[in-house]
Amino acid sequence: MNRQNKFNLQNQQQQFQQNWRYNESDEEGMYYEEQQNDIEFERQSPLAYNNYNTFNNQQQNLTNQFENQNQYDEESLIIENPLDQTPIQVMIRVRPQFNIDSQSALKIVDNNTIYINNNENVHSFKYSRVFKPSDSQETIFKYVCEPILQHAIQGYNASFLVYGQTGTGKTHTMGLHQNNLLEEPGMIQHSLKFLFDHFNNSQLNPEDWSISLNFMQIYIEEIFDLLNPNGQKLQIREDSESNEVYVQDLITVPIKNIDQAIKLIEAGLNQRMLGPQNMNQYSSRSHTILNVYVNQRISYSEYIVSNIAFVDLAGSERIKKSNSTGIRMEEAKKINSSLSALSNVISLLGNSNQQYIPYRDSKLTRILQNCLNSQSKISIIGTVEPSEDNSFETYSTLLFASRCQDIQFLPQQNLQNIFTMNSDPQEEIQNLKDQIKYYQSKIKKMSSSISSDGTKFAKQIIETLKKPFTKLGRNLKQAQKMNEQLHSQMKNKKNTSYEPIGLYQAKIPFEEMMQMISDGKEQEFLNLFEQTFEDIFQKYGQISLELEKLKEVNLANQNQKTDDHQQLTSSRPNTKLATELIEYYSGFSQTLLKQLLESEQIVDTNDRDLLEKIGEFNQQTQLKLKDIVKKHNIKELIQYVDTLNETNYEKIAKSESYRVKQLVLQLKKKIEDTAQKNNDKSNTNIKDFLEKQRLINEKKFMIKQSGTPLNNSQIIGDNSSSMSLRSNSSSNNLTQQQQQQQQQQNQVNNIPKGPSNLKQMMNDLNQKNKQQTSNSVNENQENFSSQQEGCYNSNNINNSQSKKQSSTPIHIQRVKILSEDQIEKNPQNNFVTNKLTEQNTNITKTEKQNISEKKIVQQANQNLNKEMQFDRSSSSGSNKIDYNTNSLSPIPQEQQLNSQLKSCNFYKKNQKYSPFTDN
Ligand SMILES: Nc1ncnc2c1ncn2[C@@H]1O[C@H](COP(=O)(O)OP(=O)(O)OP(=O)(O)O)[C@@H](O)[C@H]1O
Repeated sequence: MNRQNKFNLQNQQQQFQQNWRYNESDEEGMYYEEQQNDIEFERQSPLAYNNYNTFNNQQQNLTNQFENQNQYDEESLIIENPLDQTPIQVMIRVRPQFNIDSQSALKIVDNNTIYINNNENVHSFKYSRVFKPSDSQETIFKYVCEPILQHAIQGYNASFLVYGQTGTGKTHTMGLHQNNLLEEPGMIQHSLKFLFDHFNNSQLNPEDWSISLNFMQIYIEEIFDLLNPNGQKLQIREDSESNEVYVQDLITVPIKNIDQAIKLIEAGLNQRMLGPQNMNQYSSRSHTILNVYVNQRISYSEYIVSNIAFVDLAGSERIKKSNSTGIRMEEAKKINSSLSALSNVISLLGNSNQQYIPYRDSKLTRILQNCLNSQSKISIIGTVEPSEDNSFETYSTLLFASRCQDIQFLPQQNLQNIFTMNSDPQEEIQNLKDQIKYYQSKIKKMSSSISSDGTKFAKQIIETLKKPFTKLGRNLKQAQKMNEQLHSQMKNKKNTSYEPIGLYQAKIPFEEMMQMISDGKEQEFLNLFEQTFEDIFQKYGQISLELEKLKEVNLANQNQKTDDHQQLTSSRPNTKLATELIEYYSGFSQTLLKQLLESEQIVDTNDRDLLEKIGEFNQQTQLKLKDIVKKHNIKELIQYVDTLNETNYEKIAKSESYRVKQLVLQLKKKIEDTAQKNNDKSNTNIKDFLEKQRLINEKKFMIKQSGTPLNNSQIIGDNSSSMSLRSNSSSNNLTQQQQQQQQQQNQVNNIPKGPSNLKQMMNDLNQKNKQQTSNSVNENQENFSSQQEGCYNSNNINNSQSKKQSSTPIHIQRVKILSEDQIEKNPQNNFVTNKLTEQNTNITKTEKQNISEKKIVQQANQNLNKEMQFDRSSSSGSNKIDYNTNSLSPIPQEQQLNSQLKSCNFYKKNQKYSPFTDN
């Protein structure tokens, strides 16, 4: 194909892309509206099409060659150009062709370029990467996920999206094939493993990092929690202060290891909506989103949280192609319009003039808003299959991907501060004490890790140094041979009248030196070597002088022809001998010197990163080491490393922790000062404090009664209060009479003492108004009693936190993570707990579903019977949940759902929390 044709081809493709757009109003969903002119233009270029066949043959050979040449060992794969340089990576993955009767419409030209013959023209597309059918799941992970996860660990949000026609390998790429989660690990499994490996091997204390996940699907624009089998449709909310988007009541579960994650995902997949699509037997007709949250505490008051979203999008095929009618048609329309919204959002992200990004156009884009913005790393894989039967769909996937990749922005780190200053001295003291505890544990950990790292480092240096020593040993052997020859030569010439200061007698203790090397006594070797070396140099200097003298004498002889000419001439052989000796020793010493320099160079280059590592601990050490290395003073280096090995690391650890200790001292001082101040003003302060508490409690109680949702400042009260509360309107319908009584009760108590006091009041009220208040009061009571038992619902989490820690953590992120303790201490029969502790993973899907649903039903019934004490006669006997009902269909009794939710041991996204203060 000549250059002009290629050029035409590219031009056509560009024009086609520019004119391509999706017509949302069309009944068939997504299709491509080509402008008449462009169709004409493409048709008028038959040359390009004709040339394709010739080109095809030529390229076939090249491609085969390319495929053969590009066999590589994945283990030793070096990624020269990792895909983490730009915020959005758009890639194509071509799955193997299953239909052998069909021609291939695709040609992978190189790692970035793919051609498609869409039955009309041949189009060329370029992407960050084109993955071949032979590329493994590991390769995908290594190229796509690993670099982005490295960023996510540093606090960036990230999203991985797979887009494509049904059956092209989206689910396979993600690793979400039901019952095959372990056999066919994809991006999700590899990524989770990577994250756990990273943190388990990191310097962070286990309590300073956590990984949690939630799992949901969007089906016909409705959101379902895949980790909660009650089939409730969830709503998207936005935090008025932080503008953060979250799914209300979506369950986020902390996971300890990859096994737990797999169990949860497997359980979630069993809940997923699958449709018997023509294109694929288990076609996913919904978008599936797995959010992984990584929390890391980086100082006492700061942490970073990254949200990594794995999105398996629903199939993008045309409705006509999938022969959909009725509900399937409805599904397909919604899928297509949400995919269109996704494409719009992504393509607008890079437009710096674009103020408004239409996230609200679909639930998908709205949910992904946190990870699909200019602050995040985005990775999109378009999956395609080669056969020409699907060339239209493949072409549309390639266009979609192409449209997504033209954006540029820089992601930002999610650094958040969880604490604000407390105005109350008591709380301030508690806060400072907690800080001290935190830093003390850091010091302890730091000391031990630094000294062990120091030892490791010293060992590594010694190992590195051993290499040139071994070479030195070999050289010494050669030198020894030469020396022996020299000695015998010298012996033969002993009868000469002139002996240049008995140089040949210089003894080099080769045997001894080599022994030292093989015994690993580098230090002793160096001492001995230096001595010998000095000796040789000394002698070398003397010989040089002798030689000069002899030369002078010879010259004089030649010139003067004096009487003693004879005598001097007899010394000529000695001149020769001396020259030989000088050459030999200078050569020998130069060889040794070279070796020595080489060994230092090795230290300088190979261990630069080790030096850097040390530098992290202590800059002084680093400078000193670099200085020594620069001076090529191997002896000093070894000595220094030796001292580092033994005592210096302790010192470094101490000096590093000194800074922290100073901080602790300052904090202690601050505590004393604050305590002093507090003493001085104790009367007024305590009164103020209690009064504040009373007002806050009263306010909260009023809010509970009115059922009005609270904004953040209302929830937090003022910062002096550790109480935070979100009202639940369904559980707060006290009568006016009760409100009055409550207020009276408050006035009597005057100084409420927090939750237990409130609980008491509620009990009193409950007793007095038993007749009138039945369900609602009981529900309030249940809130308080469940709080005592350690159950966590939207109201009691914050109360229980406040009991444990009196400082006021204020957190803007809405992902709520439960500590392991909280899960273990409260083995409620809920879905997630069951899944996490499930022993037998081999039981079938239906058995699993039945078991988990049965348990939930039993628990819900128990809750209803024992805790809520429902008045069965008034609730017309419909409180029992029939576990035979479809788990995705809504359960009629809202109270039953509430009861189930309340018995769950995990946090939900609609709550305020601090991930590190719950124990
Ligand atoms: N790269 C690949 N290598 C081998 N087999 C693959 C590859 N990609 C997909 N497959 C196989 O092709 C079939 C269809 O793939 P998959 O279910 O992942 O498609 P999908 O795009 O997720 O479809 P849907 O939209 O219907 O969920 C599966 O049997 C899968 O194992």
